[in-house]
Amino acid sequence: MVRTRPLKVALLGCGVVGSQVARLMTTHAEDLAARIGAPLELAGVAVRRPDRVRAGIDPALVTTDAEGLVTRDDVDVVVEMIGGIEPARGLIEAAFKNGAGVVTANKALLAQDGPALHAIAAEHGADLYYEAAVAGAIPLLRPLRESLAGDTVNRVLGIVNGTTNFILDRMESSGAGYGEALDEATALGYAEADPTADVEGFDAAAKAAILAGIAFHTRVRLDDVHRQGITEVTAADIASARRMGCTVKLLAICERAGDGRSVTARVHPAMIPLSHPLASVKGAYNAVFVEADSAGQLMFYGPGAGGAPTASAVLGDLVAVCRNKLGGGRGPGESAYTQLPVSPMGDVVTRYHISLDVADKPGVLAQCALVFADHGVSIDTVRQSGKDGEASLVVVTHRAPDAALTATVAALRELDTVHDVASIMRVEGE
Ligand SMILES: NC(=O)C1=CN([C@@H]2O[C@H](COP(=O)(O)OP(=O)(O)OC[C@H]3O[C@@H](n4cnc5c(N)ncnc54)[C@H](O)[C@@H]3O)[C@@H](O)[C@H]2O)C=CC1
Ligand SMILES: N[C@@H](CC=O)C(=O)O
Ligand code: NA
Repeated sequence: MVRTRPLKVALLGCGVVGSQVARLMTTHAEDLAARIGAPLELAGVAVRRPDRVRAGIDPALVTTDAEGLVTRDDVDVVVEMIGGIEPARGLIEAAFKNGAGVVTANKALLAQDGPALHAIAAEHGADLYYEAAVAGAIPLLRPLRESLAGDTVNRVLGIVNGTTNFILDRMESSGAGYGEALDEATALGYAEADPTADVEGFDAAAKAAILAGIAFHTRVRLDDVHRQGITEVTAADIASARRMGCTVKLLAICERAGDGRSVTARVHPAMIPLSHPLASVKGAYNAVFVEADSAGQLMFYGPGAGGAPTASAVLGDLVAVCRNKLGGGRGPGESAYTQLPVSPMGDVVTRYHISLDVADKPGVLAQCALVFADHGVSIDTVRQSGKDGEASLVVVTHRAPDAALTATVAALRELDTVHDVASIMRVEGE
């Protein structure tokens, strides 16, 4: 039975995602009411630019006073779609203190202040849901938090940023330039307000921190995540990957390390074989593998960015928070009881693909090979091609600690015969 008194929703921000949340709340009103057991009503929409025409939104609901909106007595749920740290954080805190549940897609804020926000939510008996914050429309956080709560997750690996996947895909499939592909991703609503967050890997690192925290029941801060974006990936890297039967993807990898006594979290471009399922993830799609003791390997795949797909995840959370409100309970809070330390990147065991420009003379190959051997790094393959008295040397290593690989590259740079270390990329997924 649907009760007649509506649950009131304050929407903060009406941009790419917020406008889709408002639209779906209207067009799906009857179904949402039936699923929740009470109708939803927009209490107000806080915006920065009130003069803008917003199709389907009653102008009487539009306000620039977000603070006033979230502290209204009649607001049951606050949907924060502004992004960034402030004023989003202050508004969410005010909502909790007012007894409202919160739905947000704000990974930057959660990666920085998740534990504090969870604590305030718990203190006030309020819900904090954020499925849209990681991998857009894909149900991922709730499966980790709820469906896998009885299992032990050992690894989470995947593509969690739509913008960078879109750019790399365009560069590879249509030969588009980096800037052109980024402009296209921005126009399609995939990129963050400041796309540096996407291309420098901050967005994926924030998502990795959130994922690692939930998967391993611990706390991982943004600063704990090794981060490298895609700004240095060149067309030559992509072509070299192709020659090896690989493609280049920006990956987020969170793993248990040291016999399960610590964790690692990293975001960086990597070459993966074309036969790997992640290689066929195109455009702004995301895909995440979760490996757990009993469940084995699970794969989550779907749209990772964009207004309507992201709004789908937001609406799902909104329904959950409203159901909890009506039932008088709250959803799961933070689970960080394991308190596992985060190991440095140097401890991660990985493979490297290294392109060197070297002098084309006898003994150079042996000299370079010795540097690898001196650092305990075993070589898998070497490809050499000559050009104008110089040779291009492409070395792919076997698995070795990242610290050993970093030291190897530093020592190679010291050799007079090595003119340039043209590119270094990790190899994953084999
Ligand atoms: N666009 C996407 O594909 C996805 C976005 N997200 C997250 O969703 C959130 C919103 O992202 P978008 O909608 O893409 O951003 P957007 O930039 O399109 O929308 C944000 C809106 O908030 C408004 N705003 C800024 N300050 C405000 C204030 N003080 N009061 C009221 N409104 C204010 C801006 O004018 C803008 O219209 C961010 O946290 C983002 O990281 C998450 C997943 C996917
Ligand atoms: N900018 C983000 C949006 C979704 O989280 C991305 O491109 O993935
Ligand atoms: Na999601």
